[in-house]
Amino acid sequence: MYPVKKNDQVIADIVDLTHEGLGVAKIEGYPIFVENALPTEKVNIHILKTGKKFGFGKVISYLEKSAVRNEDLKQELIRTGIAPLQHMTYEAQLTFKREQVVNVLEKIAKMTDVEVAPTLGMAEPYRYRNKAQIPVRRVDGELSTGFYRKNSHDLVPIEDFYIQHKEIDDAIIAVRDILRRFKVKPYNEEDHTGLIRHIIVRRGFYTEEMMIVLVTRVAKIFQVEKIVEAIAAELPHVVSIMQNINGEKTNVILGKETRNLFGKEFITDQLLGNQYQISAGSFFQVNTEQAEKLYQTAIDFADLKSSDIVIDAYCGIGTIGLSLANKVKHVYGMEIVPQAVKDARTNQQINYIENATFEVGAAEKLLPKWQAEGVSADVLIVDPPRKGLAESFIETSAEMSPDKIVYVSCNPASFARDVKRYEEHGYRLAKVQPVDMFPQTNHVETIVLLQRADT
Ligand SMILES: C[S@@+](CC[C@H](N)C(=O)[O-])C[C@H]1O[C@@H](n2cnc3c(N)ncnc32)[C@H](O)[C@@H]1O
Repeated sequence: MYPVKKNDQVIADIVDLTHEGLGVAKIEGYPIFVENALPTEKVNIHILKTGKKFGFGKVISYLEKSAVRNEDLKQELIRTGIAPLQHMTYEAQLTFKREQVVNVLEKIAKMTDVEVAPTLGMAEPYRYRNKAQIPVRRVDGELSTGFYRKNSHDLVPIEDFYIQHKEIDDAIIAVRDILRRFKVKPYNEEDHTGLIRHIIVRRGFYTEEMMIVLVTRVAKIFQVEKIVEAIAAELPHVVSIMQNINGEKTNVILGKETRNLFGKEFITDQLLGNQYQISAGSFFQVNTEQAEKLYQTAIDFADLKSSDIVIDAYCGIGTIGLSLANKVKHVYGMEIVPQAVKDARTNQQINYIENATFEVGAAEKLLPKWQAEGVSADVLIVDPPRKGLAESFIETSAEMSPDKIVYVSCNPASFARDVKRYEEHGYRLAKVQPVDMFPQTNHVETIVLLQRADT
C-alpha cells in the first residue's frame, strides 16, 4: 500500500522539480508530483491520485515559500499548461534549464567536467510568440477562444495569452467578436458539428505583416465575403486571410486543403537579414528574436571559412543553412518534408543565394547517398526532432569526418545520448550553450559544438 491515498491531506517539503516543472514531495520516499510548487517550499497538499510508483497532489496552502517564486501569477496559464514555469522568476527558469543540461550530460553521457554556459535568455521573456493556434468552442452559450485545461478538452476562455505578441492576442479577440457578430457556429468536438475549429494567427516580427487562418470543419462559410471584409477592415496589418478545411475527427489542427480568402498566400518576415515567405502550414521558429540568437550561436560555433562545405541536416525551410551561406563555399540541406524543401528553395531564390542545394529525404538515408556521391563536409549542422539522431546517421556522419559538428537540440535527453555516441566516434564536446526559445515553458533548447578529437 502507498503511504497516502486519494483525498488525504499532508504537509510536505518540496524537494525537487521535474523537467516538466512539477514540484516533487516525498512521503516516506513515495513521490507526489505537485503543480505550482517549488523546491524549498513547505506546502499543505491535497492528494488527487495515487499510482504504482508515484501520485499527484494539489497545493491547498503554502506554509513556506521559495525565494524564487513569482507571485504575479495567472492561474489559467498554469492550469492550461500555456506557461507551466510562470511560478518561477525568469532568472530561476534560466538556471533550471541550464541544470537540466548539466544533469543529462552527467547522467546519460557520463560527462561530469563539461562547462555549460549560462542559458541565453530574453530581456523581456513574454509576448514573444509570432504564431498562435487557438481553439474555438462554445462556452456558456457563446463562441469563445482560449485554451484547453491540461489533459482535457475543456476550453478555458483566455484573452491574454501572455507568451504571444499583444497584436496576436488583439487579433484573436477581434476575429472572435466578428465571428460572434455573424453568428458563426463554433466546432463541437463531441458530435462533430459546427464550423470554426481554430483561429491561427501568424505575425512577422520585423514586418508586422499578419495572416489569419480560419480552420473550418466544412468548406462553406455563410457570408464569408462580409466576414473577410470585416477582419481586413478591423486589422490593418492583415495581408493574408486563409481558410483551411479539416473535416476529420482529429486533434491535428490543419486539414489538407487550404484556400485563399483575402490578400497574399503568405506573410514575409526576416531572420538574420534574409527574407522568408511563411505560408499557413510552413514551419517557422515561433520566437524570432531567440531564433536569431540560436542561429548566430551556431554560426559562431562553426567558425566558418570561405572554403567550407556545410551540411545542414534536418534543415526545415532552410533557415540555418541560408543564414550562413554567404560565409561558405556551399551548403547542402536535407529535410524529410517535401513542402519544407519547396519553401527552402523559394527562400533561397528570394534571397538570391546560389551556393545552396536542398534535397528531400530521411537524413539517415540521404547522408550515405551523399557520401557515396562524393559529398564531403567541413561542418555538419544537425537540428533533429525530439527523438534525436539515428545511430546509423551518427556512424555515417563520423565516417565523413567533418572537423566540426554543431548540434542544435530541443531535447536534452536525446542530445546527451547522441553526444556520447559521437564521443565514441572520436569527437569531443567543446562548447555547450542552452538557449531559451520558449520562456515560461519547460522546453530546453541546447546548442553544442563537437570537434574532431584529433584537430
Ligand atoms: C527541429 S526542426 C528543425 C528545422 C530547422 N532547422 C529550423 O531551425 O527551422 C526538425 C526538422 O527535421 C525534420 N525531420 C524529421 N525527421 C527527419 C528525418 N528522418 N530526416 C530528415 N529530416 C527530418 C522535420 O520535418 C523538421 O523540419
